[in-house]
Amino acid sequence: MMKTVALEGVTKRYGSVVAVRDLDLALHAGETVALVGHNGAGKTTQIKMMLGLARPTSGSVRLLGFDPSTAASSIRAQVGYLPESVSFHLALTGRETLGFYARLKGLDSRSLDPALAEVGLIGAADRAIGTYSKGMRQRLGLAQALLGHPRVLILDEPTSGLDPALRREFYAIVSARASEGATVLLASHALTELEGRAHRVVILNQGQKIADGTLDDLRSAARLPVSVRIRPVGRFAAIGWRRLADGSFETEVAAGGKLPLLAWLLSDASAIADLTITEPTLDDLYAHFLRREAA
Ligand SMILES: Nc1ncnc2c1ncn2[C@@H]1O[C@H](COP(=O)(O)OP(=O)(O)OP(=O)(O)O)[C@@H](O)[C@H]1O
Repeated sequence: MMKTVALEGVTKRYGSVVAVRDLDLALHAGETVALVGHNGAGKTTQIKMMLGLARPTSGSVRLLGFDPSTAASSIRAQVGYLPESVSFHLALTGRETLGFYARLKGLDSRSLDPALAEVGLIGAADRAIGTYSKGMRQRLGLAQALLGHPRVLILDEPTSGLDPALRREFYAIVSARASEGATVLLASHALTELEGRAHRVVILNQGQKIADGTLDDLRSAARLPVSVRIRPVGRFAAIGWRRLADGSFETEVAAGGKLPLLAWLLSDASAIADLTITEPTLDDLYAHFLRREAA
């Protein structure tokens, strides 16, 4: 996979505050990476360095092989960026606003309709943004980031304030771009919705990377227990199982004990009406890595 963004040994200080500390991170074409961390963990600082809006105090940042703070505008135009809070001029229409961004990127007005159509705003393109709902404004923000088919898409808290249907649409658009080969970086606090949507998860804490891998990688590194729930056909009595209000039973088993437990349960499958296995969620993993760091 081709590397599109690379940070090597990057530290960024603001006076005595170390916002990012000795960070190595590589992003590749076609990959969707979730960047997660508490408020103040260093996500925005990292994004600013990728965009060339801030320079590292030490270390190197490369965007498509160039230093983003000095690269030609044609290189910087290869990045689409949706900031955490987008504000537009309310008296301008969606099309006028997008036209402004297109000119900044050196694109002509033929790029507007495809971007408006991609986010479902063609019908409202000639209305003033002051009449748009929050979801429509967010979609316009996304259209602005998608303009010109950038090779890298950086989206900061992109779905905050969107309803579940709009979130699904949003991720469908972004995932189509990743399938076409774009690198997608999603900075977010909304961990649950990133499951199954990001190929890789990077967890930041106090400016440092404390985990980086697929959800499966993080699960095997964390070795958190798996929860197993069964609904027995008749009577069920076994040590270490909790009886729940609905008559089902639940237990936690260490990651390595899951298959032996299932083999034991299924040795008499007729005694079980239903079985559910719940793997640790991204929320659980995030909490685990932060606890481990604090310890
Ligand atoms: N321009 C600046 N001057 C001084 N300190 C700064 C500046 N920008 C960021 N910081 C500090 O650097 C640290 C990292 O901030 P950053 O905004 O990168 O975190 P974040 O993970 O994006 O947080 P959030 O989720 O709240 O947006 C914080 O302690 C912040 O106060």
